Amino acid sequence: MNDSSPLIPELDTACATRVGRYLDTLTKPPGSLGRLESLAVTLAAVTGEDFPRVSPPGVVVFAADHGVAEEGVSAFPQAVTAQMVANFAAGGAAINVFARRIDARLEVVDVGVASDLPAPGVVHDKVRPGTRNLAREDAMTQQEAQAAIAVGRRAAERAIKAGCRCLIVGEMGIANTSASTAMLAALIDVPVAELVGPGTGVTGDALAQKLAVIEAALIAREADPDDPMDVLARLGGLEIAAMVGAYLGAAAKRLPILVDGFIATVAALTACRIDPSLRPYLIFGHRSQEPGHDRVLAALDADPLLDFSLRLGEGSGAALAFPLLEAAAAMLAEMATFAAAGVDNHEAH
Ligand SMILES: O=C(O)c1ccc[n+]([C@@H]2O[C@H](COP(=O)([O-])O)[C@@H](O)[C@H]2O)c1
Ligand SMILES: Cc1cc2nc[nH]c2cc1C
Repeated sequence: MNDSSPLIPELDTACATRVGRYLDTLTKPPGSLGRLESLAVTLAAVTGEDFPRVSPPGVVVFAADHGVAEEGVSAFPQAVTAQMVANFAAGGAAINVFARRIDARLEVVDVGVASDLPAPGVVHDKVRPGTRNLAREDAMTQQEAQAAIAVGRRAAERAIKAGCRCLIVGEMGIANTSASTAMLAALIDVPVAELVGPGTGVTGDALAQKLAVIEAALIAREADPDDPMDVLARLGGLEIAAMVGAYLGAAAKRLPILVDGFIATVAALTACRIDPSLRPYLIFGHRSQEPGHDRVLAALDADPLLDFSLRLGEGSGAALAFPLLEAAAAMLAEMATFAAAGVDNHEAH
């Protein structure tokens, strides 16, 4: 971590204890709202508020390209990254739809798209136009990875300044399942074959080729598994580094963070290796179809809210899970207590 990075505060355990007790005074059998109750306690511990608010949420989508796309590891061409950024700007992507449903502030950040298309409203904070091809050389220098982390921190700060109470972090980047799979194999020391998956829809011989490319890259790059910045720079991506920065920046300001799918969770694992005090600020939105997602969730001891067979990215699964956080906060703020409602509490007998 950079010396100037703000520290992540400890959880407010006193607030969590108070909220845990208060939950048992509400008109329901104790514990009957299950994980919604645990979520409420987590939100209290993270925010330090007895009645935490999670709305409005901020959604930040980081977009960038990957040099490794030239190895034929994706079902789609690299140009789709810039085309989807234009689609985000026009409001037509899945994340636009879901962000509107939850009244989110949506920001799209170009941290490293290889080509530019007109995309009004997109924040240009480009570190470089795509990473280098990690099959041939390090994807980024340490300085580029740090610069991309700083892009993420700035985006989190803008969301906080705009009044957002929760951060949903998404990504768009053709070939980024190759980069994130390589990073994960390095970080948890698991064979690539146990992690690799279809991404946008790679199957058959093309999937075997993707596996071979990632395996060879992992050997050639010699990333130090005990140095998350080294893994990030050699094997990662600009949008993955930006996600790391956004998580760290949001947690430093006590914002609950909803983590999206496979790539977002590999970024989360990387960020937790950089600063383990981040972990309790992360709430995991969903279990992606990408096979490596289970392994990275297990490495983080994470139990995601939804299991909806998604494999889109963009922050879509996290945005779909957000209403559960809203419900947890509303349960605390709006439910009547046994005393106020005149309902007999079995504990009184
Ligand atoms: O979030 C996920 O779990 C997820 C799983 C598979 C694919 N994606 C998205 O698909 C793109 C990467 O897939 P690929 O095949 O190009 O590596 C990238 O834009 C991601 O947002 C996302
Ligand atoms: C169309 C398309 C949309 C996406 N959104 C996130 N990743 C994506 C990949 C593709 C190919």
